[in-house]
Amino acid sequence: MIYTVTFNPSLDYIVRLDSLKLGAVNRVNYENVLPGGKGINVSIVLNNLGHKSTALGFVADFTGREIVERTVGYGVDCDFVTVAEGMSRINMKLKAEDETEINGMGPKITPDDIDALYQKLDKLGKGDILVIAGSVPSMLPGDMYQRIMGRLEGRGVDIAVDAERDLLVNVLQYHPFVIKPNNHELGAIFGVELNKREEVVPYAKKLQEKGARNVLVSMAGEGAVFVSETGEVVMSEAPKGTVVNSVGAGDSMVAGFIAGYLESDGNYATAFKMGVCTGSASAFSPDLATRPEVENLLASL
Ligand SMILES: Nc1ncnc2c1ncn2[C@@H]1O[C@H](COP(=O)(O)OP(=O)(O)OP(=O)(O)O)[C@@H](O)[C@H]1O
Ligand SMILES: O=P(O)(O)OC[C@@]1(O)O[C@H](CO)[C@@H](O)[C@@H]1O
Repeated sequence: MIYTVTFNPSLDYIVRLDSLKLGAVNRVNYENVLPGGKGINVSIVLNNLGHKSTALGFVADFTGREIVERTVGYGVDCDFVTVAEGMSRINMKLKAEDETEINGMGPKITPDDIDALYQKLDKLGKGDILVIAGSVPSMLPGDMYQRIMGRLEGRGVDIAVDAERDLLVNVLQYHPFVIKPNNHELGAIFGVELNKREEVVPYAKKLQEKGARNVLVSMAGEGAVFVSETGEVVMSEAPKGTVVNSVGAGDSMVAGFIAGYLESDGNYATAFKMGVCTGSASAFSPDLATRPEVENLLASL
C-alpha cells in the first residue's frame, strides 16, 4: 500500500493577472481552487495513474474540510488527523509577469496530534511505500521527518522524501528509498548554484554518500537528473510543450517515478522516464497530470 503524509495541506488559489502591481487593487482574469500540499498532490497523481494511496497528515476547520472533500473527489482515500486550533492554509499562486507564491501558515499541531499520526504510521510494514513531502508548520520541531523515519526504521517501508534543507539532509542517515530535491534546493544545501544537468551529478552523489539510496533532481524546463543506488546516472531533457500551471510538477514527478517503478518491477530507467513525463504533463495542464497526458509525452520523449 502507498501512503502520503502532508503536514500542512492547503487550498491552492491559483489566479492569473495581466500584471501584478504592489500597493494597488489587482483584478484577476482567471481563478481556480485546487486541494494542495505536496503529499496530497502525489496521492492525486498516483490515483490518476491507476495506483491507490491513502493521504495522511493534519487538517483543520472549514478549509481543512474542503481540502479533504476535494481530495476525496479525486478518488483518493483520506485519513487525516483533524486538529482543533487554527485553520488549514490557503496558498496563493499568482501568475502575472512572474510567478509569485504566498503560502499560508497552517493550524496549530499539538503533541497529541502528532501521536495520532504516529498511530496511523505504526501500522505500516514491509512492502509499503511512504511519501513524506512538503514543509512542516514552523511551530513544529525541525526534525519531524527524522523522527518519523527513526520510528519506522527496520520495518521494510520504502520512504520517499521531498523536502528542503535540514528537513531533507537530516533524514539521509535513515537511507530513504528516493529523495527529490530540485536543482535550486540541491544547490542551497551545498552553497552552490546548479543550472546545468551535468553540474548536478556530483552533488546528487554527495547526498547518496550521506545515505540516500536514489536521488532524483528535478530542473523544471531543463528536465531532470537521476542517480540510482545501482550506480546508474541518467539525464533527460524536459518534454516540449506549453506550460499552463507548474504548481505540483515536482510532486507529479515523484508520483510518476513511484508508478513507473511499480509497473516495471523496479526498473529505475523506466521509473525515471515516467517521473519526467508525469512532471511535464502536470506543467502542461491546468490541473494535475492524467494517465493519457503522461502516455502522450512518454511516446514523444
Ligand atoms: N517548464 C517546464 N517545461 C517542461 N517540463 C517541466 C517544466 N516545469 C516542470 N517540468 C517537469 O516537471 C518536473 C518537476 O518540475 P520542477 O523542477 O519545477 O519541480 P519542483 O521545483 O519540485 O516544483 P513544485 O514545487 O512546484 O512541485 C521537471 O523535472 C520537468 O520534468
Ligand atoms: O509550503 P510547502 O509545503 O513547501 O509547499 C506547499 C505547496 O506550494 O506545494 C505544492 C506544490 O508542490 C502546492 O500544492 C502547495 O501550495
